[in-house]
Amino acid sequence: MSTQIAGTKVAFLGTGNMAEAVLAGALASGLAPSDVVATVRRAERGEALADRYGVGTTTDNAAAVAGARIVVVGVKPKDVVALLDLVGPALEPGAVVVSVAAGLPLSLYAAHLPDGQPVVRTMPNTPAQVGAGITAVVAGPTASDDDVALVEALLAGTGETVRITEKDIDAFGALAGSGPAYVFYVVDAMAEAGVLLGLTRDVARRLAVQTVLGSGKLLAETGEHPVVLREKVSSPGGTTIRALQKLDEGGVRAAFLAALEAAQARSKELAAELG
Ligand SMILES: NC(=O)C1=CN([C@@H]2O[C@H](COP(=O)(O)OP(=O)(O)OC[C@H]3O[C@@H](n4cnc5c(N)ncnc54)[C@H](OP(=O)(O)O)[C@@H]3O)[C@@H](O)[C@H]2O)C=CC1
Ligand SMILES: O=C(O)[C@@H]1CCC=N1
Repeated sequence: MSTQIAGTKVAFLGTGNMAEAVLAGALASGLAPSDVVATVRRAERGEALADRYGVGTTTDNAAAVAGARIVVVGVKPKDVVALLDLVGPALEPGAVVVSVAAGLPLSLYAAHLPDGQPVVRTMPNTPAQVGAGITAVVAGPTASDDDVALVEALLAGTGETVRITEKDIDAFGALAGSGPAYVFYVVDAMAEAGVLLGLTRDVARRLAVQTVLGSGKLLAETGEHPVVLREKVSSPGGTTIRALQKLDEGGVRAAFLAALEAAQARSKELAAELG
């Protein structure tokens, strides 16, 4: 039988955008709100999370990890080391520490946690909030198969998971971790173009959102290559090919290649700054 998350005690330390998205997905896959403690820095954020999900909240990170089988570290990379130093002595010996941070290697976690503490490094993305995310999972050297399976069970309601090796995680983050931002950027640009053509803002945004949603669904459900689907839209001598010509002239494809390289390079810088 596959590992279930129900009945597992989970602490989310630093429950911001990404940790909230993972929390929402985990609750959808059977994690009980009463088994969750989410830590925050500001009381009003804690109240909002308690209202929205019915989970326990606190500003006390060390208290939050007591009894937790899984501890998700959701703070920004620059805040991770101080948090690990703080909570390390309070962790249950077998508790799995889950990293979501861009850049930071497993070795940094090992250096700031008790010897042998299991760590699983992940790279989620925010569509996790609606069960349509994709998360990379890297098993740390002291994480058992059961630990990794439990983390995958935590993530089951957030969408897909993919086991990868640590050498690929910066590339994964550049494509899928940051990827929703590129899509939102494109949606915004398409909507703005619709306004330029005279559509109302509401209609333009609705058209852009549904077009991206429908195109993603078409890709996923047909399994067809994006080039094939693009060609099916682009009639010879028609309207679409004129538009695509402008995107090529604007260097959009080259800009995507450079953008992902920049995101990957920034992940490596974060590791160097904090390691
Ligand atoms: N956002 C994304 O799409 C993705 C993010 N990530 C990773 O997720 C991590 C978090 O990013 P993101 O969610 O965007 O950032 P956020 O700033 O939204 O989340 C961090 C949260 O941690 C809180 N916090 C900071 N210090 C403490 C503390 N000592 N105790 C309790 N809470 C604390 C912050 O509170 P306050 O708001 O008061 O400062 C904030 O709510 C990063 O490591 C990032 O690399 C990974 C993949 C995708
Ligand atoms: O921008 C960031 O650093 C984080 C990591 C991936 C997505 N957001």
